[in-house]
Amino acid sequence: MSTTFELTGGGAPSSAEPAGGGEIRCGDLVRIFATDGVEVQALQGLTLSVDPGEIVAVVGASGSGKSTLLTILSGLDTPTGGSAVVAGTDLLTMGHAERVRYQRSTVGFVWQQTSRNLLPYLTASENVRLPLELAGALPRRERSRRVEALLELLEVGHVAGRRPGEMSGGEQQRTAIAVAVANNPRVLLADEPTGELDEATSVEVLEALRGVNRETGVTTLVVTHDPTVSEHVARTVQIRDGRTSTETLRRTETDEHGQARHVSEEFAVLDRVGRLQLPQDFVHALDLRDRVRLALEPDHVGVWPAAPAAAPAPAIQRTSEEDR
Ligand SMILES: Nc1ncnc2c1ncn2[C@@H]1O[C@H](COP(=O)(O)OP(=O)(O)OP(=O)(O)O)[C@@H](O)[C@H]1O
Repeated sequence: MSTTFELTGGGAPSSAEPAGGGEIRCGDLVRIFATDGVEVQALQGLTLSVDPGEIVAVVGASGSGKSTLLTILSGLDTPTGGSAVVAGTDLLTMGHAERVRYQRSTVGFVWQQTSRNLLPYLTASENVRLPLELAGALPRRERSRRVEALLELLEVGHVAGRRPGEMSGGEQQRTAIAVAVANNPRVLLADEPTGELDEATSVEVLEALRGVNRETGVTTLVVTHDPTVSEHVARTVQIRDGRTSTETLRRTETDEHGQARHVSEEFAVLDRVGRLQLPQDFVHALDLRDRVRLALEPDHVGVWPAAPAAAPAPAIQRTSEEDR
């Protein structure tokens, strides 16, 4: 994998409004929890844009804010500040009726705990049928056809008549994906969908999510600890301390012998006010701490440790006088 870091994002507009026409757009998203007088900043100005039809994985260490982000995007929690717009719905200003509509038809979810996704006393096909019946969207016969088609798409047609307790963990999660997309949501959110599965089954479930994304075009965001997820999606966003820090983009190239090869490249994310997080290994390699020197070069920005001995003469160095 390449270790070149490049910047994504652009400019520094003054407002927190997210740019572009993304299906998921978060700008400077903040979520502060206050418990017993102590404040925890779970999201500290997170910026994220996901295009319609894209599948993106969100990874990050425990406590970095992944679940907080997903809970906000699913409409179960409201951010403290910033902006979040999903499929045209403003999550900060939506009222109660709009929230119910949003959760019923705009977004579908798959949670880590299989017990949260499926009703234990219903069979796989009854579980998939339930959201269709609640929405009253299709005539009866078409509902049955849709249930069958979804179970086939997720390759769980063979468990149509079984209850969750009679299925494997992977079959349960694939059925849960069928339930989540039954009503054709615009966005599919999955929080650690492979968290309770072994490695081989995790691969199947991630591939199932990718298949559904490809077949239905549903914009998909998967939060995961799974370090192999970058092999299954074209874009992986890393969250650190409540902010997007790096992105890994994966593409397939054909070499001079006509052989396809996968190339992954990691980018640092520049937020709307010009902040970026240096990768931890870069910080450690140069022992960067407290303050660093910056220099604007014709085509890049240089970063040096502040100690004079280590710093070359930068082409342009801002001083506090220039800031005034
Ligand atoms: N309801 C809450 N009240 C107080 N603090 C919270 C609450 N929910 C989350 N936090 C805190 O916010 C931070 C981010 O938590 P979050 O669950 O989003 O992280 P995560 O990346 O999903 O972690 P994990 O991978 O372990 O699930 C943590 O410090 C957590 O303790």
